[in-house]
Amino acid sequence: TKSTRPQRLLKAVQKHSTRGDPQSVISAIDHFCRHREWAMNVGDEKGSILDSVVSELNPEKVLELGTYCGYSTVRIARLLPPGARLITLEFNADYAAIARQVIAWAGLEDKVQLVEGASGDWIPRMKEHFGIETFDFVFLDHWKDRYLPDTKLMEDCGLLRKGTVLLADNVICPGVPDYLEYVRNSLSYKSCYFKSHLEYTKAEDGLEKSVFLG
Ligand SMILES: C[S@@+](CC[C@H](N)C(=O)[O-])C[C@H]1O[C@@H](n2cnc3c(N)ncnc32)[C@H](O)[C@@H]1O
Ligand SMILES: O=C(c1ccccc1)c1ccc(O)c(O)c1[N+](=O)[O-]
Ligand SMILES: [Mg+2]
Repeated sequence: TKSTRPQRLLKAVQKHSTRGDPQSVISAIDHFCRHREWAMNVGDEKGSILDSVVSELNPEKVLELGTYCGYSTVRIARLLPPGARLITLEFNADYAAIARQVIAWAGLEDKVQLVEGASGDWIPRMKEHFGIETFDFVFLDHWKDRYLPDTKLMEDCGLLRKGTVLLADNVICPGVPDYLEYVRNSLSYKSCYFKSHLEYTKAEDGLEKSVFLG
C-alpha cells in the first residue's frame, strides 16, 4: 500500500540527517519539503523567528499545540536549557507515531513529552496530570478554529502567568481572524506581528507574539 507523506518525511530524515543532531534533522525536513513534498511544518523562515523568541525567553515549561511530524518540536526542544520540558499535543495517532520517531532520532526525547489527544481534553488536565503550574511559552499551530477557544481555556485553567508568551503560527495564511482580534484588542495581552511567508512558499504569512499581562 502507498506510504503517507509523514512516513516519507521520516525516511528522508533517517536517510539525510545524523542521529542525535537536531540541526541536521531540521535541514533534512526543510530540504524534503522544499524540493520533494510541501508539508505543513512551520518551516525555516518562520522557524528562525520561532528560534529567536524561544532563545530570548529561555522557557522552562513549554506547551506546543499541534505536533504533526515533530519539526517545530525539534526546533524548540534543541534550544531549551537542561531540565526544561516541552509538552506537545497531537490528536492524530499516525502523525504522533512519526513525530515520536523524529524526536527520538534528533535525540531530544528526554526534553519532550508527546501527548496523544485533543487540546480541549488535555489543557484542563495539565495541572493534575503533569504537575504543571503555569507555562512560560505556548506555540499555537493546530487547527486554526481552536486557537481562540484553547487560549480562553488556558486562561480559565490558570495556565498563563504575567509574562507568558503565546506565539501563533499562520495568522495570515490560512489565517485566524477571531484569535487575532482577541489578542490585539484584549487588555490582557500585549501583541505584535512578525511578517514572514507561508512555509516553503512566497505567500504572505506571519507569527503573532502575545504576552499575557495577567
Ligand atoms: C500544522 S500541523 C503542526 C505542525 C508543527 N507544529 C510543525 O511546525 O512542525 C497541525 C497539527 O495539529 C494537529 N491538531 C489539530 N487540532 C488539534 C487539537 N485540537 N488537538 C491536538 N492536535 C491537533 C493536527 O493533527 C496536525 O498534526
Ligand atoms: O490549515 C492548513 C492547511 C490547509 C490546507 C491544506 C494544507 C494545510 C495549514 C497550512 C499551513 C500551516 O502552517 C498550518 O499549520 C496548517 N494547519 O493545518 O494547521
Ligand atoms: Mg502552521
